[in-house]
Amino acid sequence: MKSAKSRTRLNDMRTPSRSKQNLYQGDRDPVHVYCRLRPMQNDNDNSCINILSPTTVLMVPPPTALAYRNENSKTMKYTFKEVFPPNSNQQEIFDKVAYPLVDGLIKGKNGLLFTYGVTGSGKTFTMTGDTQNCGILPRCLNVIFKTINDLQAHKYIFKPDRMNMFDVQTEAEAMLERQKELHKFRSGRKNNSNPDLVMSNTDISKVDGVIEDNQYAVFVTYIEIYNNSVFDLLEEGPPSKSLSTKMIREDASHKMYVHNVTEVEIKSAEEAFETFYLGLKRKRMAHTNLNAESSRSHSVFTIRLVQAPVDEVGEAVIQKKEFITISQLSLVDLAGSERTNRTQNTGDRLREASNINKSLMTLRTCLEMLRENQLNSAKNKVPYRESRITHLFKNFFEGEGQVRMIVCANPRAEDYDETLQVMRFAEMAAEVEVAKPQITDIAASIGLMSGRRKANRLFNMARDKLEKAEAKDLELDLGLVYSLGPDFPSLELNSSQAAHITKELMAHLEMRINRRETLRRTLALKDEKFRSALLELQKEVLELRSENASLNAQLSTEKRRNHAFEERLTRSENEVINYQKKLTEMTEYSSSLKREMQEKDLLLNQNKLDKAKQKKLLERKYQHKMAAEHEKAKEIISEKERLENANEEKENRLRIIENALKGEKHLDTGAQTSVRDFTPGSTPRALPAHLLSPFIAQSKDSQTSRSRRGVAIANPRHRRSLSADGKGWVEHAPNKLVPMGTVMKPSIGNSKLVNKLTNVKDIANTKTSKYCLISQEQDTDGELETKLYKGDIVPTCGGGAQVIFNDVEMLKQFSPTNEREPSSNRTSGCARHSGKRRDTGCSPPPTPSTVKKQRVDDD
Ligand SMILES: Nc1ncnc2c1ncn2[C@@H]1O[C@H](COP(=O)(O)OP(=O)(O)OP(=O)(O)O)[C@@H](O)[C@H]1O
Repeated sequence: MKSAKSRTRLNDMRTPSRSKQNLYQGDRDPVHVYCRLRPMQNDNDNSCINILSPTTVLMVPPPTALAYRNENSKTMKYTFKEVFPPNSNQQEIFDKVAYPLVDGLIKGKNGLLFTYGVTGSGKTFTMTGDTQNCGILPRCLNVIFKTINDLQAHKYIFKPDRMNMFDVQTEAEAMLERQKELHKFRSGRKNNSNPDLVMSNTDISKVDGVIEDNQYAVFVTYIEIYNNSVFDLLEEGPPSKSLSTKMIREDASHKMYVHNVTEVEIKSAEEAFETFYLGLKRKRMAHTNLNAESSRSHSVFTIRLVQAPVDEVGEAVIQKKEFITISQLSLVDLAGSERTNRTQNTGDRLREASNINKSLMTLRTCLEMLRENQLNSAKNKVPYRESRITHLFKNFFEGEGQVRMIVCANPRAEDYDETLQVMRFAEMAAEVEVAKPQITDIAASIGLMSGRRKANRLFNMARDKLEKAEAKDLELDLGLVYSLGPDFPSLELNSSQAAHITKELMAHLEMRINRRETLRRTLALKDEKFRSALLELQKEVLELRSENASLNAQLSTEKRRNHAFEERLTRSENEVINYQKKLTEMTEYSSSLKREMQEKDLLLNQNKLDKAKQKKLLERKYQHKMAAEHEKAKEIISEKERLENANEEKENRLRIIENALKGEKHLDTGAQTSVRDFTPGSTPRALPAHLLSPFIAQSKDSQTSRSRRGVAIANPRHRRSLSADGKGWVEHAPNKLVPMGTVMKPSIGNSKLVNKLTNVKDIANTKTSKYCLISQEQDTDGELETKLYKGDIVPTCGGGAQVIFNDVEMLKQFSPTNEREPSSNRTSGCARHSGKRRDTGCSPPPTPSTVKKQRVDDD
């Protein structure tokens, strides 16, 4: 019923007619409402919003709109803190709307920023932005971290107490927690950052007036309100895990908070984006599970800045919970408002839409009631609890911080009816006032002087410098930090305590004067010391300068020498390069020559092989030919011998006949030889000498003709009959003879074989008259050579004997298959051998082992 009533009131709302004079009094601040128009998607779309001034827009109802019929096509004017035209950029929006909130946050004030509008009007774009145009949220984070960068407390110095407050931990406790976290990170945490949102450092401005004597820490929470339930988007666990609902509770100081929400301490803007994207992932995953859309929920990203003063030394945070200041900036992307009948939603979608509309309606009602209460000083109960979103931000509306709202509007005609509702709501919201937050300077309230941190830093720097080796000789007085003492006591004089305060003040001033005197004296002393030290130092500087000059001169000579060396080195290197080139060329040339040689060797070997083959072929052919020739020659010789014999026989017969005929004439000769006594081939020794004479003549002729034919004539002395002529022989063979096994082996019948001639009687006796020395040795070709040295034994007058050598027989054996060339000697031996074969009439075939006998006359 209440909602329906408020809706009626809202619909009746018009352009503010009330004077704003009674609003915005000193300690109150209105809700600042801005309007951002998004660009039209299509050029053909009709716009229903005209910008009249930087703060005013005119809504012109299109004929298709419901309002056109109901309100007689009235144009409506709406005024805002500022209107941002469609071409305004993200930086502009941030500077005008969000920057003051960030500034307030740093200074300890709370802030709340809503984006409100019809679906698709640019709320998320304004709040988050995209990769090219980052929105308010990333810009806020960048500015916060740029401002407090050097003033951040170590992680876990401030720790959420789960009841919307913070505890201060000691450095040791914080370190322990950091180590635990390090271990947790090592066991695997995924990176969810979107680096595209990290702005370049130069684009980020800094907030002025930050309290340098405080230490700061940033904590973020990210929640979603969907179907009037609160979900923690930073809840521990895998993204696929379904989110649990959270309760909204009131803390000890009556501030609303989400109980048990995950609050993450962030140390950099990048870390904050990482956390934000982790939440965004969770949100998408949760919506997929619920089959919902992100625009159907309100999302709240809250940045809490915790600050506390450092102690009087400027070293660590004061360990007192009550000295902590917590400020909070909540960035709320509201769900898109829309009329359910236009979208014709049913089922879950209808439930979502009604929940959205209900929560937005509650927001409207709350603001309306607040406005009424403020205007009429009434005490109507504001229904914050009717919706989670109003419940959560109750404190803001009751004076806990600055509230800003950006109304996003799509100027296209189709959205007119919804946009009109948004504009009316915005107009009403702008009339609500919230109390200005009061900031107390805690440090001042506890009597701490400003500049502690800086003094501490400078003191530490000075100490570090003094601890260096070169400052060892200086006199150190690190125990004393000069100061004129505590701040002045209260100067307010009131009647009752005036005397006491004056007394106190005098004592204080006297103490200060004394202290100043002491300080002056110390200063003068130190000044004196410092001057003398300075003089010393100047002297040293002069000495060092002259030393430096001489060193510089040395350096330049060294440089010149180096230069010369470098040049030589370069030349040598060039030479080396040239030699290397030559060497390479030579190596290449030699390897090409080697290749050529190898090729030639191959050719040569090939030729040799070919020649050897040809030679073998020729030899075989030659042997065949020779064998054939031999056969032929043998046949010719035997034919010739046969013919000669036949001829001789005929001649003999003819001679016999002739002699017979002659004998008949000379009967006195008496001696008759029968023709039958003669047998062909036999020597006609039985014939009478006169009959034999022609034969002898013939024989002589025949011998002549044979010698003419080159047949060797045996020396009668050398004949075998002579060599074994039955006279007494001494056969002297010093070594054991190698059996020759040939027919030519000399055989001496009546001989005495001796191995050693030791006894003279072996030779000097009446039975022996011949001496033969047999020796066997290898010739240079390795063939067996047997020599027989023969001689006559002649008795001497003293009773001894002498041997007169008169014949040498040499027997040589060689193999015709022996590859070595036979010596010329052997060749001649062969010729004689063949002649001998003819001479003896014995023509043995060539055998592998042929025996030759050669006679050498010693005379
Ligand atoms: N000022 C703008 N300039 C350029 N593009 C914009 C602007 N405003 C919105 N857009 C674009 O319009 C589309 C819808 O915007 P967005 O998602 O921010 O709407 P929304 O109001 O958040 O919608 P919902 O309520 O459904 O979440 C986005 O693609 C966004 O990039």
